[in-house]
Amino acid sequence: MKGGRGPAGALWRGGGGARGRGASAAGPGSGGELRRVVSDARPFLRARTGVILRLSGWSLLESAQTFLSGFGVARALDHGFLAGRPLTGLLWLAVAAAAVLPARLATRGVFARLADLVEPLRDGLVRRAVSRALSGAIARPGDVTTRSLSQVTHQSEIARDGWAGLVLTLRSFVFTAAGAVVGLLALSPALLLIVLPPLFLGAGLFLGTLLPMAARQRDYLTADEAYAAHAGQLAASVRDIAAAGAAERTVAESRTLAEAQLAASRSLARWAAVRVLALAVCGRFPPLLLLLAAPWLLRNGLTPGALVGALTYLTQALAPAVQALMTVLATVGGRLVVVLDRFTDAPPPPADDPQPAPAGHAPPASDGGPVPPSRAHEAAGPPVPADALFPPGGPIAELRRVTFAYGPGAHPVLDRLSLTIGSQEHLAVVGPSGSGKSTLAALLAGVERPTGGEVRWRGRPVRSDDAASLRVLLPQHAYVFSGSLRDNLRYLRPDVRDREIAAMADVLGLDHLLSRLGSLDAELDPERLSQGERQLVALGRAYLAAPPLLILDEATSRLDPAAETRAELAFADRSGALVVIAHRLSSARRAGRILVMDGPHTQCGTPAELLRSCALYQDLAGLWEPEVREGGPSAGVRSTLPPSPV
Ligand SMILES: Nc1ncnc2c1ncn2[C@@H]1O[C@H](COP(=O)(O)OP(=O)(O)OP(=O)(O)O)[C@@H](O)[C@H]1O
Repeated sequence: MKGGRGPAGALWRGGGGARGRGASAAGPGSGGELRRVVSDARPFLRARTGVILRLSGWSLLESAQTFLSGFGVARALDHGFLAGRPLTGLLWLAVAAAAVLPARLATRGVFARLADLVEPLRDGLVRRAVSRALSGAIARPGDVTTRSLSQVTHQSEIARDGWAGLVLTLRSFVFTAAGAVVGLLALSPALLLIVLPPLFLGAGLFLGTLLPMAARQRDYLTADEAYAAHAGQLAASVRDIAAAGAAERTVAESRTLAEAQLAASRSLARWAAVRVLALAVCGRFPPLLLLLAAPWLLRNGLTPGALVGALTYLTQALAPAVQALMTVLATVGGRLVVVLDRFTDAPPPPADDPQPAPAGHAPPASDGGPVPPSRAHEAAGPPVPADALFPPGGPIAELRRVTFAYGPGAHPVLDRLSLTIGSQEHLAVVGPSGSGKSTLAALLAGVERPTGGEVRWRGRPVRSDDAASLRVLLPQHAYVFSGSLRDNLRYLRPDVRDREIAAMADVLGLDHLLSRLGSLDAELDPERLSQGERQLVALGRAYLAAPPLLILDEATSRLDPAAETRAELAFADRSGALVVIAHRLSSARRAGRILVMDGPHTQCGTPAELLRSCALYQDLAGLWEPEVREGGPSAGVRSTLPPSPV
């Protein structure tokens, strides 16, 4: 099974192999990670029983120290100071203090053994990361991710350190608790009746928080990653968002993501509060209860020395051990589980393995799901019928003495340009590179605001709210996302029927791509489409959306001349205005009117008028004509004519 996990324990041995997620591998936030990691750890630990026994042997010395710390104090009081024998008292205190020395020795022994338990884990993780990186490199050349590098270096170190910390603390807790319990038992079994209930209650409460906290931690990380990804896309796509008039929708999406993050962090905080309570019950309640029960205990035969000895166990040994354990489990433990689980994540699939659309690239739901900003310029939800918003008739768009410069001191790209585009007009815009064609397209689409003058849509000043329903601007670089061909085509109009898609494919020339892919359900891998095919998909999407104003900014530049002609004729035939930034004479000639741009100087007219009166158009036509006639490889190359005076 592609994308599976290694066999149980393979991670800890560093093996590969395959294992389905199975019942224990519940999704994120369900505690599945913890269960997976624990079940993977079992065979690793079983194989190291000898090491664990040796560790335990050394740790017994720590139990002895704990035992003597309380017992020595009790004896010092009862048999020494309170009995009028201070020397005996001092002797017992010296015994309790001397117990520290073998415990220090034990620490050295523990650290020496610890390596036998920790290094194999690290070696296994590194082996696994390297083998995954290599198999990933074979499946997807050039896609050996930084994640592999991070796993080999940083993450395996985190896992090793975390695992070492966990082993040390857990071991210390177990043997300290054992020493304290034996000590309490030796002083008076009644003490256990007071001490054990809150200990068990607190421990139970703490264990009860482990799975929900792991789930909340995962929720929080997921929400955080989603917001970070969203913010990153926004930063890179402000212009596209403005193009789509999607600012409000984008703000709403940001707010939703931020609220999800807030809810996740609140939920995490609530569980953290439960954990603090567990810690208090476990560590603070036993001494408190002991003091409250002291009169009753003393009346029933407990000696004062035993009471102080018991308090020593609780405050000097148990409470710090509980605190350390819970802190380590809450911090290092959580991180360890997350890191180990990342090592068991599915390796990157081979290139021919179709992927489900990632969340951010999912096709939109009809209720207006998240819009990847990179395609936000193409739309913002299904278009509302234009007539519902605007009175019919009249020009669809109008530039009134529009001036535009890219900065306060910059030379204006457009200088007091006036232009009216009829609601059924087909206008071509031509001009040398840098003459301002794309700038004009952006102004017409409401992506850029004029520095001077005004742009109007249907007789009203441009409002970003109207953008989604009025116009589609298709740039040269077509956006196609991972998902089915149908979802890609329906993006601007989710309610579109297959019948309409078939008709569109027929007129626009998308049928070849459709038959190559097999069906509308075929998954598109954007990287496996040619630039021309991507443009066809984007054109099909725009055709189905049928906006009242369609602006093609070299959106057919990667089609061959025949395909371009077919697409443009199909668009010209449909109802609505069409503005084409043309890069071929044939494309310009099809338009009813042509706007020739030469920086701030522009001239507008029919093709015939311009051939007579516009020197730049004559130049362009003269340059393009042989290319069209020859139909050679240069036929589709756009003009790079220097500007010439009109
Ligand atoms: N974001 C920008 N910031 C500053 N200057 C810009 C920006 N975009 C375009 N320009 C400048 O504005 C002028 C017009 O650019 P524009 O892209 O509109 O021309 P164009 O006719 O579409 O060119 P091409 O045919 O090469 O796409 C150019 O001089 C360009 O360098």
